[in-house]
Amino acid sequence: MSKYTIVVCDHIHESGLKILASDPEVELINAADEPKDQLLEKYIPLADVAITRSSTDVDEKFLARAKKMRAIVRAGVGVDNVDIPGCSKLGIVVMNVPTANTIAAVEMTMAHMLACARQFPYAHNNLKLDRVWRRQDWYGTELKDKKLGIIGFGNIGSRVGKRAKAFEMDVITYDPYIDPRKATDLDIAYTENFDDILACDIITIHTPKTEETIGMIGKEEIAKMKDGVILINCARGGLYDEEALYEGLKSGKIAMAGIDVFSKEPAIDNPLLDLNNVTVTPHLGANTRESQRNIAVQAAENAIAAAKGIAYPNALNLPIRENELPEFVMPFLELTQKIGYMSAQVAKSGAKAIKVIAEGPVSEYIDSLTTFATVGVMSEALADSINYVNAEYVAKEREIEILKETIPEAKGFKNLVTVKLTTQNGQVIRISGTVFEEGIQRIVDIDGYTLDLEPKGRMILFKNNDEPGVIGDVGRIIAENGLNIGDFRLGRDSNGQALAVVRVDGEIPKKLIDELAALPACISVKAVSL
Ligand SMILES: NC(=O)C1=CN([C@@H]2O[C@H](COP(=O)(O)OP(=O)(O)OC[C@H]3O[C@@H](n4cnc5c(N)ncnc54)[C@H](O)[C@@H]3O)[C@@H](O)[C@H]2O)C=CC1
Ligand SMILES: O=C(O)C(=O)COP(=O)(O)O
Repeated sequence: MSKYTIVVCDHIHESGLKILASDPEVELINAADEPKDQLLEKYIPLADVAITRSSTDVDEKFLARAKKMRAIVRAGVGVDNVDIPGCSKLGIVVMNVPTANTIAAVEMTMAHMLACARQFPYAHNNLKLDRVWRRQDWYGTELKDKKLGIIGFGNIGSRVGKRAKAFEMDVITYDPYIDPRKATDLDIAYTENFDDILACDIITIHTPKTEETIGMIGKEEIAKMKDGVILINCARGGLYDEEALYEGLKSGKIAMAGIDVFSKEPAIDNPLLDLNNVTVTPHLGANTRESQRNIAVQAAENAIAAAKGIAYPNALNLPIRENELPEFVMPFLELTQKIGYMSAQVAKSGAKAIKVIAEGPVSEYIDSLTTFATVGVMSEALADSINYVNAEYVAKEREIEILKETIPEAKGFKNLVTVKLTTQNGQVIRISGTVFEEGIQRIVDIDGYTLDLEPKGRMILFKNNDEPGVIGDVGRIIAENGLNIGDFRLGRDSNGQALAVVRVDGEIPKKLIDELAALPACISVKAVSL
């Protein structure tokens, strides 16, 4: 039995390693202690799935080696060092473990806040290293009644807010992407005016690192702050412009800064380390035993599920999040993929354009439907190398036009999905389907022929001039080729033509197709397998 190779790129807790090592279908390579060039050269090419932390950049160099990779599990929250579009192009699913280290990071933030307020490491060193007992040198400041500004009120920011309230601080947050009630329900003020944050006594940031948040606090913002402000960053290096931060600390404008993260890590040469008014830690926000144990277990379990293709929990670049979809949508997605696949088998020619038309409430999910249709169409030619992650990119690369139309009020069926495939040679195939209340999938129209067809199994699509005796001939030829007919559906149009869809029990030989094509009434004959 060939095994799935899971490469662990950074140190994770042994609880996760144990899970990986004990799965009989998994070959574990723990490369956490390998130099990064060795990791890339020797182990990444072998990996079906990689587990990473912030010390491994998933960049161009990494991806160039990821020849058989199908998923990356970031054992933590931040994915700013993962090239997600690059992964998507290669069909690699990117997953993170979003909440297992929340408390660790929250408590680290509080630790820095208190350490800054009381200059804790400096007083500590003065006594311990210098053996000096001068209490008059160490007047701190209290958190009580101070105004705390929180930038980013997600999992970590909101919990920092709760804890700050317990310290009787006056808390305000800036996060344009939340419902303000998330803050106000906790008796925390919400502002849309960033200057309100800059006016605080202490400021802490808890946003992801994105184009929008890099350098969110720079020279100008620091100039607007109170003299003697305290700044905390336990989120990502670079959210506070490090040069401006250095200048602010040096001049005394900023009294203290508590910094866990740096724009370049390891940060042993960072100029901030030369200052006497910073508390620094080497990116330890997530480093509690509890957090690392939980993360490692989740990362290992999710990596195994992804390697086996069972599930992709917390996937960041899949077009759907299954657990967020209403129940009725999933069968439509499956059906749309089948219709796409069927269209491509009927076409037997490269796609030029794929258009998805969704009618009824399901039209709200047009983007996901389109992805599934695209996967269906392209899997005819590309088999396993096409998936939900890279479908859009591969279509773009092949200059296939992807079109969408939504009709919120359906006329006939409650919901109807149609895939219209235009081929390079101008042929157009149009197939529609629906899902009935009981979850039953049906193809209801092929190129204008009304049918009631279960999208399953091996089928012969036989288009003919509607004349007597044809059905008998078709049945006879199929029987002569040793195949049983499981189902026979007929659609007729007003131009004297008919479409028969015959489901057969075994493989459809080419000889059978040739014999059917030779019947005088035959217009076209295609074999389809779903
Ligand atoms: N030091 C460490 O070891 C750790 C650091 N982190 C960092 O902390 C960050 C936050 O983590 P979580 O709270 O779990 O993430 P989250 O996704 O729950 O919260 C992030 C919040 O930032 C907000 N946000 C995004 N852009 C914003 C903007 N321009 N202005 C204001 N708010 C904005 C979002 O709306 C969201 O509410 C992570 O992205 C990661 O970089 C996380 C864990 C450990
Ligand atoms: O989860 C995060 O975003 C973190 O910053 C923690 O990073 P780490 O796993 O400790 O390298």
